[in-house]
Amino acid sequence: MPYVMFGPGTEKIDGSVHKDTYGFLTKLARDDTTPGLHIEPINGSADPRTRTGRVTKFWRAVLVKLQNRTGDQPTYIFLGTYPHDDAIELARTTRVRINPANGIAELVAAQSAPAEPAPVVQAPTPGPASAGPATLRSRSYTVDDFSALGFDADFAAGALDLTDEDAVLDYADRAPAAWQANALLDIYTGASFDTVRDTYRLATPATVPDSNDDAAVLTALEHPAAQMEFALVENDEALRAALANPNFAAWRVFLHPTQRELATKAWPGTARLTGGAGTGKTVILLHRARALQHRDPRARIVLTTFNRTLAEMLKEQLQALDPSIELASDLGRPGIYVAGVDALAYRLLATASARGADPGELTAAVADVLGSRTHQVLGNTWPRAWSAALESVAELPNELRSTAFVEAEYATVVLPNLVTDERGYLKVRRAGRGVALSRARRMAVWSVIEAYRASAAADGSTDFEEKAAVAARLLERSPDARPADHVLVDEAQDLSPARLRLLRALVAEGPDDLLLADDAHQRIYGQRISLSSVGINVRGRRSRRLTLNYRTTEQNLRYALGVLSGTEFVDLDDDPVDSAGYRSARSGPTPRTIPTSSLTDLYDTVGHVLGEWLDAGAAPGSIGLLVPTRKDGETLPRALGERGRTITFVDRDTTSSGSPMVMTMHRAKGMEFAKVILVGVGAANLPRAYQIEHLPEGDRPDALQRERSLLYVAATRARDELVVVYSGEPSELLPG
Ligand SMILES: Nc1ncnc2c1ncn2[C@@H]1O[C@H](COP(=O)(O)OP(=O)(O)OP(=O)(O)O)[C@@H](O)[C@H]1O
Repeated sequence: MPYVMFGPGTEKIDGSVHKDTYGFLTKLARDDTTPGLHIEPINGSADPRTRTGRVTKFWRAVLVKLQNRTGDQPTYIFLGTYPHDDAIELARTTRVRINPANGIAELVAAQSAPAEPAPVVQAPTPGPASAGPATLRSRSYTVDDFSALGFDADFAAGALDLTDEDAVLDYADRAPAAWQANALLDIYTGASFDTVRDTYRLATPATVPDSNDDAAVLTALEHPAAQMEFALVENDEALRAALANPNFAAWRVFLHPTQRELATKAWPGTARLTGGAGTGKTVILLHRARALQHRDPRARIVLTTFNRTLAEMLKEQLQALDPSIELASDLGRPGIYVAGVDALAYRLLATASARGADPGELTAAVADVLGSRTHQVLGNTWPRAWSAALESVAELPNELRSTAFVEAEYATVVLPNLVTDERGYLKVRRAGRGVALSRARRMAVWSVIEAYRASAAADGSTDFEEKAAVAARLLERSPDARPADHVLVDEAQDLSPARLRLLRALVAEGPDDLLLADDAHQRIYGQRISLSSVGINVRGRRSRRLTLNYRTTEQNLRYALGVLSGTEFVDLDDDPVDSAGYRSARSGPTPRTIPTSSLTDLYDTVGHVLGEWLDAGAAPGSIGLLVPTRKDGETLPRALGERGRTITFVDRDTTSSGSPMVMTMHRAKGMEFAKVILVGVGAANLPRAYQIEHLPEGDRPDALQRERSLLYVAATRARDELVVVYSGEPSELLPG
């Protein structure tokens, strides 16, 4: 059977012809001699290997036919579906060649039969030095420098005098090959030629490549830089998935060489991916899960994240990425097991508690973590338990009388250090906690914890922190029972010490054991912690930082980074986090900030922006309205309903219904929308005063930083357009 490869043009196929294109390609992949396909060469074409094929009466597919060295089955590179005449013109003028400077397969446009490379257009000589914007020419780059890397000389010449990043972004759209667009942007934003050479594997081939040799072209198509725009479609399911969603097709098949490397690389031990919002961390984890399964179909792979909603999204994306992926039937079975961290803990405890299981190990693990009590741990501690415990201890000073404070103390000090009695708590190191505690205060805090534990023990219940801690202990005590060979973790910045310890314990230390993806700027839950304190050691060069944002436009990205400016962030390795170097490969409108005079005015404005977008043809389900609190989210559908706009409030138990979605900024974590309105970002609403004011003084700066991160998370959900609406004074967190 012939092979089908997607090339540039695939992602631009007109929606009306998706179905027919799918039908055409399916038939082609089975048998290219099927009657009705009309695979035909073009008279006088620049490359004798181009073909057109009949999709419908009006539409034609453009293809390049390459003969494999072994066997007689050809590979067809599919370059998109076009109206008849456009297709003929494209097939007539397109040529596939191997770039002599770097061995990458690429498409070149030619006006006539096999043309020589385009002549080098010498750019004008620079004028007198001025203090103007830094162009590539003013930084002493020449066309020859770029040509030596394999850049098209005309393209490079046109880039030398561009004066800002926006202009480079727009210009990069015209690049003759995807790697050239990306590499140009890298160089403009400061990457050295050596870095670019490394990133895109630009090495001069040992011998002059022969572009007429089909087998050589097929090899050159496997170059990681060529794979940014050419990808072999492995089966019918993959074909269907790729064509079903043009956005999806873009990343499904075309990984950046750095992403490809990180998805397939063998790591000698625990590794970390860090990077700002939208830098493709999740995409790498998904591809890595798949690559690990390809490497060993019997491997037990756990793909996990902060909560159930995000885990469901991961599962859907994984199945869309490759419908042939084997999901594991249970934790500890071969295949990919996708679940939130708390679900993993519950699963382990439920198995250990099941009738017939030896309760000895569980009893011991519970005792290690919670002191001696019943090993009944599956029930959930009631939500008001901390408040009740606080009320029961009269000697606690008022400033410590906060559920958030004792919960944090419990999660970051007591549970990870396996403190089970007052003596232990009086001695334990409270590294990283904002509030210092005297001995008397420690004793009072311990009384609260004791009261909390006593009531839960009587109920046979635990909270989620405790479940994670007990499950981790269970595995630490029985290393042979570890249920995974590889663990991949998304949103790691939001995981508490107990949860990270559990993830560490799921898999034995060794090659490819644990890969964590995190972004310190997006920590919106929990406290700052360090990985080494929970036994996770990421050594040497096993931490990689991603800086290219695939989601948001450059304009939205700059706006979101403005939210972070002026504050210092520290990551899971206790290192300062830098937001410099983040960039986007897309350009779009500048975010709009709209002040309003009252709540009524605010609702009118939101309704108006929504109407503007919908009237311009935006898909309703691609619009997100993000609000600071659940109450705001519940109110908004009614307020907009009165203005003739239907929107749906989405929370844990409800999903979207095709209309614009309103949700809390917390709920929007990990999601993305084409257009986003941040609704109600006034001084009275964000930072949320109630999240900060009741905390002891020492814990407030961290809480304020989480509010800042929340706004950053929300602003980075927008792919194309971002609008911020508030009434009264603007939030202090908004960029100035
Ligand atoms: N190589 C690529 N080409 C095109 N799009 C890509 C590529 N890699 C990722 N994307 C897209 O960029 C968007 C962001 O990717 P992803 O969700 O993996 O980022 P992230 O770093 O996990 O983001 P966040 O931290 O905000 O959750 C997604 O829409 C994804 O499909």
